[in-house]
Amino acid sequence: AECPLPSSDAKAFSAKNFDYIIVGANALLLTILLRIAEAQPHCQVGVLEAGVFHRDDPLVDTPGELSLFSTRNGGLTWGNRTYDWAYVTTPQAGLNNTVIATPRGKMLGGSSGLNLMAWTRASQAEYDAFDKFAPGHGWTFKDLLPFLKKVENVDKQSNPFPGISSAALSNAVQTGPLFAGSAGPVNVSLNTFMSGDVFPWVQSHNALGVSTNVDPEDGNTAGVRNLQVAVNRATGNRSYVGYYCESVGRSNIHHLVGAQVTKVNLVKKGSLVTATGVQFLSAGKTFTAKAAIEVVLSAGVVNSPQLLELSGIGNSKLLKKLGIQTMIDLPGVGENLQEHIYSILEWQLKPGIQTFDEIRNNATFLQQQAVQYQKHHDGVFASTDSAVSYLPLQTFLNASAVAAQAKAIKKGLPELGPLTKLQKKQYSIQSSLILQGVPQVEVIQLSKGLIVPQPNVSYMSVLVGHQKPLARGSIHINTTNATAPPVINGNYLNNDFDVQTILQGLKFALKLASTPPVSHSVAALISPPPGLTDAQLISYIRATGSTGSHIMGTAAMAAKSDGGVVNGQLKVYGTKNLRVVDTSVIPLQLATHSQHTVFAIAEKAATMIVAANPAG
Ligand SMILES: Cc1cc2nc3c(=O)[nH]c(=O)nc-3n(C[C@H](O)[C@H](O)[C@H](O)COP(=O)(O)OP(=O)(O)OC[C@H]3O[C@@H](n4cnc5c(N)ncnc54)[C@H](O)[C@@H]3O)c2cc1C
Repeated sequence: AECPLPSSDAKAFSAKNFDYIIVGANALLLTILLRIAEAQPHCQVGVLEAGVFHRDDPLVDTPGELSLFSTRNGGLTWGNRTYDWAYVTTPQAGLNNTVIATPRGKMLGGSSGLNLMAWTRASQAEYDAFDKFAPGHGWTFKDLLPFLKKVENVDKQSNPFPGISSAALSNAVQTGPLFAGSAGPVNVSLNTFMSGDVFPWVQSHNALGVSTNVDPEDGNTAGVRNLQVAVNRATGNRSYVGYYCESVGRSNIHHLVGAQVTKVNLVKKGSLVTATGVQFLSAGKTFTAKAAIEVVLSAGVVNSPQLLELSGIGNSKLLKKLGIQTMIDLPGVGENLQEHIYSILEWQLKPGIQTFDEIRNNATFLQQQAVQYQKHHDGVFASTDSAVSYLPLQTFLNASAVAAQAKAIKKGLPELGPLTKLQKKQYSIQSSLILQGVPQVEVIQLSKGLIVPQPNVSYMSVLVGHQKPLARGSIHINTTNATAPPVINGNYLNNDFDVQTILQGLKFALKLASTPPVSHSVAALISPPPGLTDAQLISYIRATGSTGSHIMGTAAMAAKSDGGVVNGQLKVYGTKNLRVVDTSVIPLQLATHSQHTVFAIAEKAATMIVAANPAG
């Protein structure tokens, strides 16, 4: 049955007495809503979302609409304010002073309704590193695994990429249930349409010593893999509002859409600050909503720090300048921004190799596929790109070069930002992750032309992304106007390590494309132009770089004395009952797409919230 539309009646919402209020209906936050409502049926839980539910909207639901955007002259949701907050950074010196688009989903389901649907985990060592920022609260891989599994329902078709022995495959089939969930609300699957350049690309990886990873969810992410996506194979749709649909029947859950929270209402009682509710805007009018037990911010990595500052929680110097009364002086708010930076490459393929470009080049194929999707919910329109590899530095550098790199990072960098203690700790961990062979670079193959595709030509594009940059940026308000965008400054590519890592990855991608068998499919390198020196390639990276929309860390879980914003229970320091549960709390960048991890964090947060308020 279809999920009903949520309410937009602000007056009725405002008149209720809530126990819990949740700000931002991102896909994962709804887990908390549901779990609290299940555990404490006598409690009233309200969630406010600035955007709306785009129900039955193919631009959100149909995977192909996004994965084909480049070939259909689109960018149909990204940058479109009906779906996207459409933020931008300040001019980034490391990227030739370009202003970088920073999309964030503005809808029920948050950025999970806008994203590329990749459904991946980080490696065991990276989750274990989480625990070092808030010891004793259960943030290791072992602790998180039940939550990672709980959120997903993995449709395990056997679609092994080349390079897997039958022994490895049968082992993975046996161990699969140890790592894959089968009852969660997010449907996870593998693509059913594979472009002609995918298998050769995987085999060229194998030829260069990068093996095929049969079960990349088991804590070891290195290698090339068939990418899991949050797509429901039965409907062929993006899977992102499962929690919402599960929760709508409950009488103690109340959703309000079209409501932008402008402030958390705080009162100082003794040494702690208590959140009593929120102020919000709906259709131009201001309302309040009261929460007796807790307020949970899940407004996302950009808006959660913004709301903290608007509410008087942040660096007192900044707040004072804007005339905001400081409720809690917490200089870490909005700092510690970490983001994946990608560089793009593109090759023209030889005639006869079928890619997503076929949709652009062949009207008959387009028509066939449209019918196929409508009737059977599969084919190109139910698909995204498949081949992704995660590569440690050891793929590009010899052991002594890797050791030298790790040592340099451990020593620290001149670019240390304001949270010196936190960064030193992070760099020390990053150094050890490098030595352990934890992937630093992601290579995504995109079977289509992205730059300037020509008619009747097929392309292979590749994104090379640095997963663990040393750069740290920030998000801060510069006005008390809650509807004005915050100032986002990533400091992207502000240091040599970040630039060199992308350079190494880019050169490896060039090598891959000239290695058989994929080299037999390639007609010509289009971008960057062939034959560039390292210095010229660096200029190319700076001129064409973009981000992965995986910003993390802007309200980090870390010790307060290090510049942390939330503790191991995700509670904001100095507050009695205000938590942040979204990508902002991740203390250190992960070499993965972020949504699966954040869903698991939300499931864990839900258990912590219920346990902390046993009477409800
Ligand atoms: C373009 C793009 C592509 C991505 N691709 C992938 C991918 O393929 N795989 C992957 O794993 N991850 C991907 N990500 C990242 C992933 O989607 C996010 O990590 C995940 O959605 C969680 O993000 P978040 O914590 O910032 O919250 P969001 O999901 O952004 O949710 C925040 C919610 O709060 C609402 N909100 C904000 N401010 C207010 C306010 N003041 N009042 C009320 N509501 C408010 C927003 O409208 C939104 O619904 C991508 C992200 C983007 C933007």
